[in-house]
Amino acid sequence: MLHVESLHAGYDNLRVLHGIDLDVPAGDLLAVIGANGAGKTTVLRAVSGLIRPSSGRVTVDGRAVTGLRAEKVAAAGLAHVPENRLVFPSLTVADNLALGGWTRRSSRLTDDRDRVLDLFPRLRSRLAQPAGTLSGGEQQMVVIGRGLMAGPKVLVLDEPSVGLAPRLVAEIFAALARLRDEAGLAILLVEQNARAAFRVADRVAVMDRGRIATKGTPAELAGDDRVQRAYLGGGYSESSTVD
Ligand SMILES: Nc1ncnc2c1ncn2[C@@H]1O[C@H](COP(=O)(O)OP(=O)(O)OP(=O)(O)O)[C@@H](O)[C@H]1O
Repeated sequence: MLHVESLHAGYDNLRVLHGIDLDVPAGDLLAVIGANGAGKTTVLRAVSGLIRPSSGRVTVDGRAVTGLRAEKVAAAGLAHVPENRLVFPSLTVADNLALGGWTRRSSRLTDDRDRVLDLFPRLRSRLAQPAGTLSGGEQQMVVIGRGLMAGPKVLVLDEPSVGLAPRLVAEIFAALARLRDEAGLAILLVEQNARAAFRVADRVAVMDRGRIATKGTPAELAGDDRVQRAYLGGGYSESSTVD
């Protein structure tokens, strides 16, 4: 569903990505982890059209979107949830969600919103509340919900867990698992919280200085001593429950 091949990108004279290859089929969640500055956010920006790749290829549902502007990539079926959790603070939760569906036929909006509220039930009682008064976790739910209102096939998220309590991280990641399993979305998740990412991901890619250093299933990578030490703090196993 999302296919990225030999992607090179950067900023002005700074070359950040040196040939990234990723594939995310429908109904699959790929987590990208890596040190600060490895280029994780840059991958998402280059995929979603916020920056223009210098070379490589990106397709969404078989359509080439390489180098297209973000609106065009969104129209091809990709929703990007950036890391800064930006809601429109003075607009209500309902209006924030509606803005995500502005390109959709109005007859679908009610159904789309119901699906978002089913996924994040705590937003239901807060529909009339200004989004700026929500907790950080609730704002993250609004931003993800806004992305979903466009009816995407591919969802890319940049560090949705930052600054959230473990219980909220679990709630948000459970919602991502449902979107993958029930709606069949292809999900590309950039995460600092490697332990949480390992628990939800089907596959994990580890980035290092603009390249994919290694990738595999969480079980495979958890068996790699370097990955355990650098990203999982040691002692991680699939049955670990503590963040
Ligand atoms: N707008 C920008 N202009 C110039 N350089 C940038 C810009 N954004 C990021 N960079 C640089 O690109 C490199 C990769 O940054 P990026 O944000 O992709 O890394 P990251 O892996 O997401 O890091 P983090 O985990 O800290 O968010 C860094 O060296 C960063 O300083």
